[in-house]
Amino acid sequence: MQARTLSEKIWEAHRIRDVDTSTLLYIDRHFVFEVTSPQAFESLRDAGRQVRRPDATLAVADHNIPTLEGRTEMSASEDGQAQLRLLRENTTWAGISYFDMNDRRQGIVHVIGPELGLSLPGMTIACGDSHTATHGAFGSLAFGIGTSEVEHVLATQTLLIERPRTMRIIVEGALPFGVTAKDLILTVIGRIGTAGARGHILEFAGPAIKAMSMEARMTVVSMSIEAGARCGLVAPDQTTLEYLKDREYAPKGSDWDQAVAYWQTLFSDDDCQFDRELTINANEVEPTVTWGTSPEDTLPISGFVPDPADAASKNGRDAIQRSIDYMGLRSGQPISDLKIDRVFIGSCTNGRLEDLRSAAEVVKGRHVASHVRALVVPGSTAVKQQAESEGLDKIFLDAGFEWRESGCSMCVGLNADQLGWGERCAATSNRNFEGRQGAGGRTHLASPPMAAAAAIFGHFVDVRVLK
Ligand SMILES: CC(C)[C@H](C(=O)O)[C@@H](O)C(=O)O
Ligand code: SF4
Repeated sequence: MQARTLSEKIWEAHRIRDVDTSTLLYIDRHFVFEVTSPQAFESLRDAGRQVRRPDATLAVADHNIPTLEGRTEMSASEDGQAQLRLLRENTTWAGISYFDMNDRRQGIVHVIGPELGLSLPGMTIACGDSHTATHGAFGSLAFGIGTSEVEHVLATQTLLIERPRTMRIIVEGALPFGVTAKDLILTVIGRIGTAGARGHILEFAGPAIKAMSMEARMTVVSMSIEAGARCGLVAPDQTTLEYLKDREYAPKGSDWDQAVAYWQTLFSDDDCQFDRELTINANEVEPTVTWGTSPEDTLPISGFVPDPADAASKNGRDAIQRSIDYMGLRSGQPISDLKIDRVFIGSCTNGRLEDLRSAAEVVKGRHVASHVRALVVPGSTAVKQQAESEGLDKIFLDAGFEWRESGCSMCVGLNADQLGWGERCAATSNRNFEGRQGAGGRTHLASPPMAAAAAIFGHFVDVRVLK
């Protein structure tokens, strides 16, 4: 048989038929949440249709829920309340399992899918959210879709999708001490740009990826979307199996054995062809932060705010100037000099247990700078509980951090957790667009240890000199 890439194997296994340049794919798992589903359910009902496979669909409240203790639907914003009520009503109508904000299985959809063993190798997964790619860390094809496609998946359990091209990034070497998966993916995006993987399924491979935990792989893959990729993935291996074994919804007994036998066929064949390939050396990656308003605006911690004059084109000069103005910076300023007002540790990119552990390691025995307000928002209720059982909450609280209930929170500011106008935030999330964390807010993306260190010192510091 012809050599195939991992994504081609999964694609073929789910292909119902080709329609021009697109393919109708069967979808194994569909996740829905409050923001992008109300309209989809409404038009479904208007058309007199049912949900095709409620058993393969799962709903969770995550984006706009409050994060203060004792939260209820009524404590969400007005829009939030309506969306949460609709999600509750729609899932009851359709017979879909719904994890509401106080369910023990609740969390950011891209945290709980993997955590509960709902996102498995070889699957096709869809969700009305761009960071759905995250689930690809398990060797699945996970598509972020729009609301009209949510309706299509609800109605048919299929997705009509343009056949993407394939790209592979091989990460050679090993991440140096103090450098994380977040620094790697920020460096990749800094190098290839936010359009660097546009229209491609992006596979990450190589020794540095193999050496990563599942949580670190999820960090990398979640941000493949910021490089423009249609989705991202990593071939399943022993690390994947160990993570999934005995998870609540993972297959058990002989089903597990059968699944593992199939999963072991899921890799890119030796002599397969990718449309594009790129090699990155992990040894060269440094702690990295963003300075501007696009995830490609990255700098090593030793870097300086760029000068528009150095850009090759007028568009480039204008873009840098605009970012500098919005972010309140000066060209040539050391990135480590910026005064940080707020710190956000959380999100589907960096809100997992290992992220909280690595931040707590930096925070332990230290105190948040007096002018900084810092927030930790665990990616799921299970992450929160596990962190508490390890005493991480105490480390953060003793240091002056706020310790919240799980949700998307200040990653996107759809609830009350927002930056004030002009406030500068070190955030472990994935997007630094203008106003992303609240109108006029200024976001610098960083790893959990780097964000934690920024909270302590009130400006960015190189975590490597702290340890
Ligand atoms: C609200 C939702 C549709 C959005 C997305 O699609 O990604 C959000 O999760 C984000 O990260 O910007
Ligand atoms: S944590 Fe942020 S990036 Fe992830 S799904 Fe929520 S809003 Fe989107």
